[in-house]
Amino acid sequence: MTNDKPPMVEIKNLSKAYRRGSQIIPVLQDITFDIGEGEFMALMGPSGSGKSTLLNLIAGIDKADTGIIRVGGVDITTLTEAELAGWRAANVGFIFQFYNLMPVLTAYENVELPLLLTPLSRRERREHVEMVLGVVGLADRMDHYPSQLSGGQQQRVAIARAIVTDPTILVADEPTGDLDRVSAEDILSLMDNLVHKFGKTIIMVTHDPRAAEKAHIIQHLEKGVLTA
Ligand SMILES: Nc1ncnc2c1ncn2[C@@H]1O[C@H](COP(=O)(O)OP(=O)(O)OP(=O)(O)O)[C@@H](O)[C@H]1O
Repeated sequence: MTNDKPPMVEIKNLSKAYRRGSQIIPVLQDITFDIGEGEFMALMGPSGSGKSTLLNLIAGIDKADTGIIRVGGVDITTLTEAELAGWRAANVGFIFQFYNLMPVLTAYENVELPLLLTPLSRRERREHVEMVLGVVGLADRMDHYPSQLSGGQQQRVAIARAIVTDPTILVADEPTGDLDRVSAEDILSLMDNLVHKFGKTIIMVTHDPRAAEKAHIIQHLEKGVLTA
C-alpha cells in the first residue's frame, strides 16, 4: 500500500527494560517501524515477547527508556504524565480482551462515558453515542446492561466506546481472545469496516492467525526484537 502522507505512528529506536531490584530485564530493544494513516497492523509473537508493552507505549500508558514515539506528529515520549493523560483521552481508543465495560451502566452510558470529559452538550453526546452504536450494529440494545449482552455484543459496545471520541488511533489487545469463532469473525469484520469505511488506524496485539489475516501488516516480535 502506498501512502504519501506522513505516517500516523512513527517509532524510532525504541527500547524499554523493567527493573526488578538490581536486575534489569530488557523487554523491547531498538524497535523502529511506521504505521500509515488508515492502516491495520497486527503485532504477533510468543508470550512474553513484549507485544503488550509495545502497545502500551504507543498508547501512552507506559514510558519508554529511549527512542521516539510520534503519533499524529506528536512525540509522546516528551510529554509529562499529566499531558500524556490528556493526550490519551483525546487520541487513543482502547479495545481490551475482556471488554472492560462498567457493569452498572447501560450500553448507552458506557459509550457516553468518554464524552463526559469533553465540552459536548448532553444533546451532542446523544447524537455521537447513537451514531456509533449504529455503526457497531447495536442501536436496538442501547438500554441493555453488559450482563444482558453476549460477549460479541459487549465487545461491540467496547468498540463503540473506543471510537466515540474519534481518536487518532485505536489500540486493541487480543480483541478476539475471549470470543468464539463466529463472534470473533464478526468483531474482525467490524474492525475491518472501521479501517476501510471510516479510515481508522488500528494496532492490534493477537495470537490468532485469523485475526492477523485481516490486518494489512503483521509485525513479529521475538524476545523484544522485531523479526519482520
Ligand atoms: N510491570 C512489569 N514489571 C516487570 N516486568 C514486566 C512488567 N510488565 C511486563 N514485564 C515483562 O516484560 C516481558 C514482556 O511482557 P508483555 O506483556 O509485553 O509480553 P506479551 O508479548 O504481550 O505476552 P503475552 O502474549 O503473554 O501477553 C515479560 O517478560 C514480562 O514478564
